[in-house]
Amino acid sequence: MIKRALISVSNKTGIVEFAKKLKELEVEIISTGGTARKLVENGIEVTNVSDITGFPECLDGRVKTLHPVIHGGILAVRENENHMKQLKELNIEPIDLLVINLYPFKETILKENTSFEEAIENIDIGGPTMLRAAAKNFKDVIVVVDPIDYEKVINELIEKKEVSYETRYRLALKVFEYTSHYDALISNYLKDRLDDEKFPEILTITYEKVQDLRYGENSHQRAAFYREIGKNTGSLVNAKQISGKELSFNNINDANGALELLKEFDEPTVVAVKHTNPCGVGCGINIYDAYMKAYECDPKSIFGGIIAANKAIDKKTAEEINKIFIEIVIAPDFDEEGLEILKSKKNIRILKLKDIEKKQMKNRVDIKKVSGGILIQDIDFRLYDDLKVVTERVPTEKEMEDLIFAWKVCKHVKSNGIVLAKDKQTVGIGPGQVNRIWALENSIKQAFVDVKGSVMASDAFFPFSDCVEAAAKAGITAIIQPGGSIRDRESIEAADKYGIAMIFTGMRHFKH
Ligand SMILES: NC(=O)c1ncn([C@@H]2O[C@H](COP(=O)(O)O)[C@@H](O)[C@H]2O)c1NC=O
Repeated sequence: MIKRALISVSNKTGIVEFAKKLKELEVEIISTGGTARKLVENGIEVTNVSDITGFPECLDGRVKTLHPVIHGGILAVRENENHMKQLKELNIEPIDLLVINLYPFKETILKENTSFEEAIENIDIGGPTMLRAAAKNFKDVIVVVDPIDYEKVINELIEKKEVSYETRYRLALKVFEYTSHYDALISNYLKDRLDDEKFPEILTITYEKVQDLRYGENSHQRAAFYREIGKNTGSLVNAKQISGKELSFNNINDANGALELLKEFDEPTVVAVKHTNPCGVGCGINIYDAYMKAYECDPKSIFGGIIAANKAIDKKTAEEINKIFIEIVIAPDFDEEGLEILKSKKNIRILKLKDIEKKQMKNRVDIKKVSGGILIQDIDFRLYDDLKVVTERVPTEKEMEDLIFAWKVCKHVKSNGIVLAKDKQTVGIGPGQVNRIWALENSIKQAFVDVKGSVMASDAFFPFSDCVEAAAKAGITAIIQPGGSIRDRESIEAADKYGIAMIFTGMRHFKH
């Protein structure tokens, strides 16, 4: 049975009840300033840590438990006769249970207007030092870092008079997860204040679990969803689910794709996504108009897809959406009747995301997992370098509007990607082909809306003039593409031959 416990907690949830139970088991409790006061106020007898160290807590709490009497009591290996002999000689009593949680660094940096000094002061030093010591010596010391574990520990102590090896092991593991998470938050906070530290020699990233998922991309793959630490403005992790089944792995991935594209637009816009590719996008005078444009682009593929809207969904739009099977609808709001209509279908997942239009924070990066490592890059924030007309004919104002619209959509289509658009509606989308001409042919062949008179965006330059030739044949009147091929001249000449207006953006948008 354990004899002595040291309790020093910032989050005091459940600590009084836990300490009371320890007292019933005749455990002596040592504690630090604020924790000791809380326990004493609740009638629990404690020994102040300064009475053990013979040293006052000092430097505004920067030094409280950092003392050999404490660390010796935690780190001594009980089976090691020499260690135990030294404890006796040095008049150090073993500590058998350590209950610590740390200064609230995360909560501090997430608060509005936290000063740098305040953040630094909330870096816990004594806590992690003790936690790590106890976790290293987990065979002899039980270490509890998470209030969730109080119940399990006390139950084992009551039932078995001991805490099992397995529980000690898991508690120790949790400590190292917590302390490394804590340190990663600190290093990321410091790194974010510098502009040149985005790709450091050692990359420490840390996430917190949002939820376990039923399965991954396929039903035989296990999966979970983790969130970044931060405000995550405009991100799916902040969306409130109003109705429908739990989100799946693919739902989250696809919805994320829909949101990223939606953020390119300010006017009423609806994006329909299937398997992370847009299958219909529309900008309209209102959200109904925008939805109809997105829907009519491809009434086939939208089935079972995801719809993201940047303005509230009204009754009329909800009625249209309900005519087909949709997995998810995400919007900043829903009017009362619109919501009731959507909710009448049990399976549809309805998500409300207040700050849906807000783009990600400047410092964030894009990460891709590859076997044996990760690739990390800036997020593709920008749209184009400059717009340069390269043909004899200059695009009309309307063509220009549609070219920019198509370009924005194309940025979010898997490469090789082609987008055809007319009247701020996608007319045909050709995603993810292994060559550019197939992407164009697919976008033309599968179009439900008349391609004639539409404009075309290509995510990367044309290696040959074949795409311009095919575009002319289909009645496409203007093209937007990055330019930069050694055969640009051929494409420009072909465009001039057919009276097509073409602009170069100087920036490509591969998406793999
Ligand atoms: N400096 C130390 O020696 C020290 N020892 C323990 N702490 C922390 O002090 C906090 C508890 O303080 P209090 O009991 O005064 O409310 C805990 O989060 C604990 O992790 C310390 N504080 C920070 O470093």
